[in-house]
Amino acid sequence: MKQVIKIDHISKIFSRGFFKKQHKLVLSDINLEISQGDRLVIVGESGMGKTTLARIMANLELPSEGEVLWFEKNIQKLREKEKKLLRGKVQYIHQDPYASLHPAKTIYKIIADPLRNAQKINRKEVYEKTKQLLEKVGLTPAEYFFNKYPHHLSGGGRQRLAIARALTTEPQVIIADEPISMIDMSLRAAIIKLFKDLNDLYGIAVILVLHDIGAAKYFTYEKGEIAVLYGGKIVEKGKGREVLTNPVHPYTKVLINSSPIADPEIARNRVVEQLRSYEVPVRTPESKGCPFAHACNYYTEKCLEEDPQLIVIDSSHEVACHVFSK
Ligand SMILES: Nc1ncnc2c1ncn2[C@@H]1O[C@H](COP(=O)(O)OP(=O)(O)OP(=O)(O)O)[C@@H](O)[C@H]1O
Repeated sequence: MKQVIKIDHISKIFSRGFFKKQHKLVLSDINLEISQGDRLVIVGESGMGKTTLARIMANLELPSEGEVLWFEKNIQKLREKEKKLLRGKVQYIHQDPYASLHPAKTIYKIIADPLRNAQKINRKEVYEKTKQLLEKVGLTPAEYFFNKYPHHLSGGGRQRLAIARALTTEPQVIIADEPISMIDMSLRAAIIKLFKDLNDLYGIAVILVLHDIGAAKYFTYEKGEIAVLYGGKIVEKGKGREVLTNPVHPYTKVLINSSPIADPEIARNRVVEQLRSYEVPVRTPESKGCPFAHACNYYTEKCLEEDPQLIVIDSSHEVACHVFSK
């Protein structure tokens, strides 16, 4: 399948403080490849660098090192005209759909305006396409919503609208940052299902940033990959089903075992490993060793000294751990 996004040895350093002399390493040597029709979940807890990575993929943030390729072209080296042509092909959906939707525009205008900008179509076609897009995302019957405003919708409805707006440019890739974190529990599965449908029915590559393991599982169990982020590094990567049923990295295991379980009987009998620390590591470009070493119960001297690289342990499974990736 055709490659749509490639992240090649990306690192990101944020500088702050007096004369910007304090450097924080937020992402470290990340490599990812997404092809047409792929599904990918970037999972990890708060502060691990998920949003920064998603924004770099969407060209909303520049990496400090490394290259971002869209459709096999280095986006930093593209001319403005070429960039403009590709921009609509990669769509980014924000965590908070309400903040990204114009509150004073009707739902019709929110979809029709970008449609008019993206495609050279007449008024009747704009009307028809607006209707189709709203129906595609489950806002049906579309005409019922035309004259309403974003505040008339539930959180789930607003996220559907944000997705419909992203579809106006006929994207080949959608990157959504925590698309369900601001939505009621009962509506979350339906939004993930919508992303699955966009992937299955229209071949759109979908990259979701999630901290909810249950949602990550639902999205990638039959198809798709998971990249587990800890301290700005990918510590485990592979097919969703494989990583979630046979996790190898101690952080992935803790992440999976700490996720809520609906069945109280299973939840009561579950043993959740306690970490040595729950602090999010602050890394600098000078930091040594594995970012997880300060929290890990299995760390060795080597873990404090050397940063482990991702090692292929199975055909579709990679782990960065000195102790367990053998
Ligand atoms: N513009 C910025 N300037 C300085 N530090 C930043 C900036 N953006 C993010 N950071 C820091 O980078 C680290 C990773 O942030 P990021 O938002 O990417 O993580 P995350 O995994 O998405 O977490 P969350 O789910 O809480 O958003 C955090 O420590 C954050 O404070």
